[in-house]
Amino acid sequence: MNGTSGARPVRVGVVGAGAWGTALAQALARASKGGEVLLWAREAALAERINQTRVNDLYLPGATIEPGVRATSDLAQLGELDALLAVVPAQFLASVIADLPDRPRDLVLCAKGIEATSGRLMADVAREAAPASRLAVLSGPTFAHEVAAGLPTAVTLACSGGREQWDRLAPTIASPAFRPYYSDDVIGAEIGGAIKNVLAIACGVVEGLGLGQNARAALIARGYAEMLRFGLARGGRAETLSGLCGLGDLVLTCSSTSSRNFSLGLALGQGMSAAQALSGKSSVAEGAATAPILADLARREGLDMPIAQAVARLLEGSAPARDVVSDILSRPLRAEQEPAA
Ligand SMILES: NC(=O)c1ccc[n+]([C@@H]2O[C@H](COP(=O)([O-])OP(=O)(O)OC[C@H]3O[C@@H](n4cnc5c(N)ncnc54)[C@H](O)[C@@H]3O)[C@@H](O)[C@H]2O)c1
Ligand SMILES: O=P(O)(O)OC[C@H](O)CO
Repeated sequence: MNGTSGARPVRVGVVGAGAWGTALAQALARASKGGEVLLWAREAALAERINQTRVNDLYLPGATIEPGVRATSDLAQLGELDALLAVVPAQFLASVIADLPDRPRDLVLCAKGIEATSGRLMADVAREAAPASRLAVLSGPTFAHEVAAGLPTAVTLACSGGREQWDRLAPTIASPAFRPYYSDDVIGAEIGGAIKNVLAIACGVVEGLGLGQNARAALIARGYAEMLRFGLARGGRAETLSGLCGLGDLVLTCSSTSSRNFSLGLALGQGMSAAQALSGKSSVAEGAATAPILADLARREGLDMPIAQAVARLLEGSAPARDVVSDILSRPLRAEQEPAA
C-alpha cells in the first residue's frame, strides 16, 4: 500500500527493474512511509536476488533497497494495483504493457524515448496497449543512482486526467527529496525527455572531439531550439519544455559522464563506432534508438533539426565525427529566433 486517495490507500507498483525502475521504487517506498511497493523484474533470478540481498546487482549495484520494496518476476501480481509506473525502455513498452490485464488504473510513463519501429511517443504506445489506463508522464533531471541515494531532485508529473489524477498520484510519489510539479502537458513532457537524450549524445561527441565548453553551451542552446521546434509542432507547450522535463534534464544530461547517452557520444567523438560503443552493455542509452526515428520524423514533417540529423548520421556510421561536425558548422547563417507564426 502506498499514498492516499481520499480514504483508500493507493496500491502502487513499478514495471521494470532497471536502474530507473529500482530508484523509483525506492522513492515510492520512502513516500509511502512503510507501505509495500511491488517491483517487476523481467529477469526472475534478479527478482530473487533483490529480495534476498536488497541489492539490484545488475542495474543499480550501489544502492541498498528499501525494506518496503518487494521484487517479483510475475507481472500478473501487478495487475490489480491502482497505479503503475512503467519504466521499461521505450522500445519494449508496448510488449510489456500488453501483457498486463487492461483495466482502469493510473499508468505513469517514465521511459524517455520514441518507438523506433513506429515513431510513436510513449503515450500513443500506451493508449493502444492499455486503453483503459489513465496516463501520466513523469520526467525530469533524475540520475537513478542519486535518486536511489535519497539526494533531492524535482520532476514534471504531467497528468492527462488533470488535477483529479494529480491529487491521487502526487501524494503517492512525493517526498521531500523527490518533488513532482504539476502539468497537464503530456506531449511536452514526453518530448522533452526523448529529445534531451539525442542532444546528450551530441554533447558527448563535442567533448570527445575536444571542441571545448563554449561549443557545448552553444550546442545545448541550439539543441533546445530543436526540442522546442519539434515539441511545438506536436502540440506541446513552450513552458513545459523550458521546465524540469525539458531544459532541466537537458542541462543535466549534456554535462555529465553519469549519462549513458553523453558517454555514448563521448565514445563516438573519440573515434569508436556505435556498434563498438554499445556492444556488451546491459544498460540502455535511449538516444541511440530515438535519434534515427527523430531525424526521420523531422525530415517528413519539414522541421529543421540539424543536430538530431547529425547524431543519426553518426550512429549509422556513414561519416566520421569530425566531418559531421564540420558539416553542421558550415550551414548557411540564419536568425537565432524562429519567425513569428
Ligand atoms: N537510469 C536513469 O538514470 C534514468 C533516469 C530517468 C529515466 N530513465 C529512463 O528509464 C527507462 C529505463 O531505463 P533504465 O535506466 O531503468 O534501464 P537500464 O539500462 O538500467 O536497464 C535496462 C532495462 O531494460 C530491460 N529490458 C531489456 N530487454 C528487455 C525486453 N526485451 N523487454 C523488456 N525489458 C527489457 C531490462 O530488464 C532492464 O530493466 C529508459 O527509457 C531511460 O531513458 C533512466
Ligand atoms: O543516463 P541517461 O543518459 O539515460 O540519463 C538518465 C536520465 O534520463 C537523466 O535524467
